[in-house]
Amino acid sequence: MGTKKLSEGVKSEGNGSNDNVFASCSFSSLGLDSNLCEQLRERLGFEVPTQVQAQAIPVILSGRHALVNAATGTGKTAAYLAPIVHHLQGYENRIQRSDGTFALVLVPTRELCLQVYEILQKLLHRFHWIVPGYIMGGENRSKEKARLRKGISILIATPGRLLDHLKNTTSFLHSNLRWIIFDEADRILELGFGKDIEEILDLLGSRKTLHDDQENTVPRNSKIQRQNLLLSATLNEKVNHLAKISLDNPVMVGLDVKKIEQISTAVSNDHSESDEDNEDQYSSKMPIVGDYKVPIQLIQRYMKVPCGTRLPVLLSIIKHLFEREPSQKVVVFFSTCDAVDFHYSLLSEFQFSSHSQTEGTRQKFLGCKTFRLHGNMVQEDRRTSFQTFKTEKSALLLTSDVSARGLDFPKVRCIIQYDSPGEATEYVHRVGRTARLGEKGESLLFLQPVEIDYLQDLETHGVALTEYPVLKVLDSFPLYGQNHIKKSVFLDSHPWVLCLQKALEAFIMSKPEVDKLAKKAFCSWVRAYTAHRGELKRIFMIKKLHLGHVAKSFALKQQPSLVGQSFQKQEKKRKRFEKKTGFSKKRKVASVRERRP
Ligand SMILES: Nc1ncnc2c1ncn2[C@@H]1O[C@H](COP(=O)(O)OP(=O)(O)OP(=O)(O)O)[C@@H](O)[C@H]1O
Repeated sequence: MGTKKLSEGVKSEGNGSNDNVFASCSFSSLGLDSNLCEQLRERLGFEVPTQVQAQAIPVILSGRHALVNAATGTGKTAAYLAPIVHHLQGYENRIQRSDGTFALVLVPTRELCLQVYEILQKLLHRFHWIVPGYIMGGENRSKEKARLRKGISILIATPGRLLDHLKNTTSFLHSNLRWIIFDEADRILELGFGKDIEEILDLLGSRKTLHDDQENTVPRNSKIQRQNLLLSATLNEKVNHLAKISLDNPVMVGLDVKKIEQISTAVSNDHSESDEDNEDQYSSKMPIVGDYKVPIQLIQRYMKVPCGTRLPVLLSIIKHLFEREPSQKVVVFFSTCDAVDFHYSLLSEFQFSSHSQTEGTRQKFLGCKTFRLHGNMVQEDRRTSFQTFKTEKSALLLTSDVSARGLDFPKVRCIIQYDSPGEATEYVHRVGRTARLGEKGESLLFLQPVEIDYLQDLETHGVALTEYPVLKVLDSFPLYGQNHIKKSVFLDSHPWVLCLQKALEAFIMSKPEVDKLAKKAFCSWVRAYTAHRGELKRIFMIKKLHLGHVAKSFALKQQPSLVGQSFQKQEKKRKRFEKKTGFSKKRKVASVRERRP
């Protein structure tokens, strides 16, 4: 596979200030139609292109296949949508609905599907004959079938639902398909959709055989030249095989020379033609070292928190953030959907008085609006949370990794990773929900003392964190009416932490439904913790943890053995379910954290 680096005429990647996020050129100078440039300005408020747009748009306009790598929040979505709209609106014979689908955008989650669709709708405002549409899990299949029958010119889809329609919706016309875009390509593969993607490429006639030496990937039975694009802030070795089977002589945009060489070598050494166990084809045979691009203005910090004090520390930090700046948005990431549900219900109801138990009125510990978002919620609630949090000016979102990729929530100031993310890629995407497009932002990573080696793992990807002064924040809370409480150098003997933990445990005991959620969350948390893969297994070892302290972090007083029994039951049930449904190896790992991405 040949590669070419595009560097002419464009400045290097930004240093975080707005000056370096944006390029010193106009959209029209990149070759985009003037009406489209007006749409970008009027409907989206885009006056000038970002750096990645300035690099990628000319490449995509030229018809070349491309791999596009740029930091989170730098405008990759418009970088691929604008050239497609440019071409489609310019066809001499106006395209019609009956021509079917011309462009297909594959995304890993439903929320991202909706987000890309909304941007596309705005871009197409003046081009009413180009019809945007989406299909995704959780939606009504028959309605989708009807829309596909009528014709969708640019279709955004999640892989599972797309495959379903490709196999079962005969009226879905895609013989005119020209573009296939994999947005967050690495995540689609991580979620275990590798086989689905290959089947999709086969059904669309867009899969190259590994002997193919054609100049361009031309679909069988068609004269239309295909153009495929892979995009992510963390393009790594996982996309090698996908790049090999879907891209032809691609241009690498935004990848540094070292990575280009590594990816090219890895791809040309990839002789895995067999379909027998193609899950392995997406795993890291040749780890690609090199830095992930994190917005440079992002302040990244970690705090070392003993397991048994995690919950009061989390609540105190959130309280501190909203007291410091009442009008802001904060996102907290958890490893499982059950953990999101438990913390959501706890935070929504928990009342506290820092004065002695008899005096003082109890009030809600956190006054901010709180939302939750995860893959096991019913679709309608999912959609409402996503849309409402987007428009709120001040709010807290408790979420799983379903929000880690691509979601563009305006004005998020702080990302808290309460449960560590696992692979460095996920760290990068989670923190990427703040500090977007040159804006300021900070991130806080909770680590237990036994997990501290995770910092080294992040460092190998060029991600360096400094320590957060957590004790100083805890010392600032008034206790028993005194402004200055007796300080402690240890979190687990800090008076504020002890007092809050006691109140949390009493609260849980008084609320059977929250207690039930806490036990459930404990079980899934342990399961997720044991599901860490590869090198990370060495850092996140359940054996190193005291399960009594883990229980404490869910405000549970019960001995873990009591909770452990229901865990065993759930484990058996899960194994039976996986045996019956034939869940794949990779999906199994994803399913511990999320069932329906
Ligand atoms: N040229 C531009 N001018 C002003 N704002 C822009 C421009 N391009 C994109 N944006 C805005 O920047 C934000 C980030 O864009 P986008 O979501 O496409 O980033 P991304 O690179 O895809 O991020 P991620 O890697 O997290 O998916 C969005 O709010 C978008 O509206």
